[in-house]
Amino acid sequence: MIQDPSSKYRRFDPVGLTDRTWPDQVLTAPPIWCSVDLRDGNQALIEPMDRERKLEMFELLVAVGFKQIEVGFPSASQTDFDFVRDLIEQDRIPEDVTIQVLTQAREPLIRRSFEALEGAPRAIVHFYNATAPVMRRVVFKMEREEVIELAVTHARMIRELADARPATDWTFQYSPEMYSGTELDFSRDIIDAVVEALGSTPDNRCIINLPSTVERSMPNVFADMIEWTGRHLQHRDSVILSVHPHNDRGTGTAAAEFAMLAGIERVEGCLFGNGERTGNVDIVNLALNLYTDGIHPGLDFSDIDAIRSRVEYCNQLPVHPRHPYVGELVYTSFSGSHQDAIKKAFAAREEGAIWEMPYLPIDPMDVGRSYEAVIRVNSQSGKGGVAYLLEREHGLDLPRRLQIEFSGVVQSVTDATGREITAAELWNIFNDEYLGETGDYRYRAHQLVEDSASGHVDLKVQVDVNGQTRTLSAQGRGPIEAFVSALSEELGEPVTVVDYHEHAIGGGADARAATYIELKLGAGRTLFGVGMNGNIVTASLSAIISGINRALAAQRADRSAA
Ligand SMILES: CC(=O)SCCNC(=O)CCNC(=O)[C@H](O)C(C)(C)COP(=O)(O)OP(=O)(O)OC[C@H]1O[C@@H](n2cnc3c(N)ncnc32)[C@H](O)[C@@H]1OP(=O)(O)O
Ligand SMILES: CC(C)C(=O)C(=O)O
Repeated sequence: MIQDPSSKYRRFDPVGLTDRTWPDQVLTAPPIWCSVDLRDGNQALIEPMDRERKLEMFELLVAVGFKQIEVGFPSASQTDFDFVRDLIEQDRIPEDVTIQVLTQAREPLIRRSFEALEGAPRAIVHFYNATAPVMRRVVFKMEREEVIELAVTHARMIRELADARPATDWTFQYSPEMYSGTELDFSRDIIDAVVEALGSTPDNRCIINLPSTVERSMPNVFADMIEWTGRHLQHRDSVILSVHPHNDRGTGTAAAEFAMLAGIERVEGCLFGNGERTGNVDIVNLALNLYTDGIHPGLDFSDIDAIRSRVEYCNQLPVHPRHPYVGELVYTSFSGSHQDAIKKAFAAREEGAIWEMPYLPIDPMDVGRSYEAVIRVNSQSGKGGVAYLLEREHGLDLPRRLQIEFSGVVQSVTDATGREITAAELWNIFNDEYLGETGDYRYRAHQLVEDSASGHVDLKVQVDVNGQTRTLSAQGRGPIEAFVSALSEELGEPVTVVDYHEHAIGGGADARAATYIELKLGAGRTLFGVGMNGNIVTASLSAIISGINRALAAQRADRSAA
């Protein structure tokens, strides 16, 4: 990089529009969408689509709901020519869909394009020529007037060729190429001349497409350019104004949205932003931005993953895991505070209410994604995420202090391994820590006799103690009190129950109880034990044993550390 970039790169001049209105506009409806996947997208592929892939893409675009589809550059390649012929001859174009083809403003290419379109019920003939100063100077070596003459001559030719084929319903589209880098007054002059040459009227409008062939300015400057152009065209009412943003500065989406505010009625782009260099504007992104603003885009992305895999197949290019709305990771939170907020918001959410989900701008279900990947656990995660996964996968509703305790256990694993823990691995860790069979005591069976007169119970619990079966007996006001009293005697120090939580998992005959008991052995620290069983008393006794085993292990660890 050089020290003074201004010696090499010219800053893009602002338009100087002081009475701009676009910043105060609000979008209330989608634009006309035109997919250029089969043309601009295709011309940017390492391996352009073959016939079979083109057809797959066309059918996908139709299924998504595009009503205008640029199907190719038939004068440029036999593949594109044959593909357009197939669509027409095999009657593959639905009645509400119009195909569009691109051609340079060159006679042989225009004639060949009409040949390709012979017999089409409807078609948009899209022609372009370079207008930007560098292109006029370097490519055409022409003055402004000569470039206008080139455009007008070919516009007339197109109109004549169309008039000679009245069976097709024709629409004309003109692009001053590199509108984004062309002087505004020159774009206006050439557009005015072309609109007149095409004979467009308010009842028979042409499309004027303003391409950011290379994105050159900040999106606010682009919006000023669009508003300026819209205001200064001589025949604005005879024109459908369209944009064709590329993403060279990474602001293609913003540019398109600002252009909509500035008055354009149509957007050309590609699915997931395929296209030349950094891509065409991503229509999925634009459409779902509208959707999350409460406006139906008129395109259907209900199964976005299926669309992605078909696009990846056709383009032979992967979609990035962080790509808006579709990437593999875009509905996933790893970080603790995000997970905590999501977990709480899911718990607070009422069916049918407005979507107010922290860190999830769209309900994944709306685009066919599940809640499964919403929370994933690694060393950046906190108790909320861990608890969320145990709740979602196993129906466990851990009390807050147990969440904190278990999150510490998980954190020590993630810190040690440095990698993500899957939901299955998380369950194994939970199982080993609280439900495992490795501690000093193991529950075997119990017998409970209730004395309704005294309100006391007589409890016998059969346990394995380090491999030997023993029976512990005690009385109490309930099974927990009785068992804790028996264990206190057995262990020679008091066992104190600090807290108790219990809930059902599942329903009906298969319902099970999950019991969480926070207890203290002697003067040791308080620890949780967990029990799960179809019998609520067994679940409680198992939870006490789980807690005692953990307390004994902690005592041993504390002694060996001392
Ligand atoms: C910004 C865009 O995406 S525009 C679309 C671009 N897409 C493509 O180019 C993909 C398909 N293109 C092709 O297959 C070929 O480029 C074709 C068939 C269109 C033309 O092929 P060729 O005639 O061999 O020319 P080539 O590809 O070298 O293009 C350069 C020529 O086109 C001329 N040209 C470029 N744009 C235009 C235009 N809009 N109108 C008239 N002439 C033009 C140039 O002046 C140059 O002419 P020259 O050879 O007399 O100097
Ligand atoms: C032909 C035009 C619309 C184009 O693809 C571009 O300028 O990017």
